[in-house]
Amino acid sequence: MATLAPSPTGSRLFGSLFDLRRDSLGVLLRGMRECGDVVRFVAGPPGLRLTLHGVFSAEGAQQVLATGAANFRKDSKTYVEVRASFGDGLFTSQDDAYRRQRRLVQPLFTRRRVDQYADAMREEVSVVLRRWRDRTDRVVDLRDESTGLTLRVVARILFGADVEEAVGTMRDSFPVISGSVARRTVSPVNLPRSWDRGYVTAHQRMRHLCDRIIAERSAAGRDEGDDLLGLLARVRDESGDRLAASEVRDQVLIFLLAGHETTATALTFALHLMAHHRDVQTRARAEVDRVLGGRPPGTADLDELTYTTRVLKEAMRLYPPVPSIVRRAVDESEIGGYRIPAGSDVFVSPWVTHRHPAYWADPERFDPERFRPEEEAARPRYAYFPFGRGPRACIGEHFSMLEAVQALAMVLQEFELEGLDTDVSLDQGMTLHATSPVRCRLSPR
Ligand code: HEM
Repeated sequence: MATLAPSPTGSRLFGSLFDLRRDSLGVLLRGMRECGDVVRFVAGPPGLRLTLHGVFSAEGAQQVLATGAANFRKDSKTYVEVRASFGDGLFTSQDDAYRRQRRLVQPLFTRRRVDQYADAMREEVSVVLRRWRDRTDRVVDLRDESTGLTLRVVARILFGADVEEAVGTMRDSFPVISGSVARRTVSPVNLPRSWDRGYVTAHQRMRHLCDRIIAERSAAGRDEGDDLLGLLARVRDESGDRLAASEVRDQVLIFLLAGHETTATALTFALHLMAHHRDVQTRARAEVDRVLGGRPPGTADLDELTYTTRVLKEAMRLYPPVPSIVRRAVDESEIGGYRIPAGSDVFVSPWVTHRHPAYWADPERFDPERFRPEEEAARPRYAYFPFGRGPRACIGEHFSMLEAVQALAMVLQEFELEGLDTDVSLDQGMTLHATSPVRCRLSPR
């Protein structure tokens, strides 16, 4: 019988509880350095202990996300919390309900379909750049700017015209809900959600917003709209099956959740890293100028903007927007020679695996060349998985790559960036995000 995985040193009584609260990202990396590829993190006093198994090798990630996916389900404490806040849409549902939703929603995320959103994405980037041009101080916080942009893009693509209120509500509500989900996930005991007034208000505002937009749409007979909400309301499969109104609402919530802070983090750090690595910035700009010759980017240019895409991929290696992906083991299993008891929460971690010395030389160094095709081919597939992998991989990958590469190209066309903040604090809420400003100075070209 295999043994249980080792645990990092922590408080004798509370395990890694306080470390996880204070510096969860640091704790994970220290866990791998101290204990290896499978680590048993325990948090909380005896009797109330929370146990989380971290799996950090590429083979382990593959087992949890793909080959053993039937045993590692979205029943973990994290997913219970996400489900309670964001409903049972594509991100959270399982089994028949999931298969049905994926079948219905997938056609709305084909490359051809998503490419139709490129114009709207570019228009929103143009609005941001116009505002940047008008600034007298020329200093912007990339974190705020990227979050505003990606929220406007996803809201516009979902709701068409009804964007302003959606953006305001989500900007206020999302951090409160996300923070609550993240705290409750690593807490051995939780008070009822209804006791948290801030959470309840934010949650009600977010759900009311979606319900109201959907209801107003159907009342006005505007279900025909070409935005994502209109498509979701109309979509049918061959047998005539369609999403119920509550399922449409849950997808909307999930797209708002999954589709904005993730892309915002990717964009923030790609710009931040280029702002601090002027050689990379110069090379990416030269590519943009060569490929686009001063015109706006389009979907056909994506495959030509190879270096710009590598910059984005490398930014997501160092700052993966989803730093950990959690599952619950149904049956006892073995990973990397260690026993994983039935019922354990198990997570794989782009944050850790993307820095694993077995796959990445000098892992903390920013180097887009790691994503040259020959380098990518030489690495195990599961050494890099910012969008997850396996049967539950991200449906929005092309959406966010299209949005982010276009945005990067348009920024580079107009501005030189100089990074002002070297020490950026990070937090792993529901997604990885900066908790301190990420400022840069802009010089028009
Ligand atoms: C840089 C941007 C993004 C990153 C890094 C990202 C990352 C991820 C990851 C890691 C997963 C897998 C979660 C798991 O296995 O538990 C996932 C799933 C998902 N993502 Fe994304 N995502 C991004 C953008 C988007 C966008 C723009 C949308 C939609 C507009 C989206 C919608 C979804 C959905 C619906 C799922 C669940 C898919 C399924 O289970 O079938 N994501 N994403």
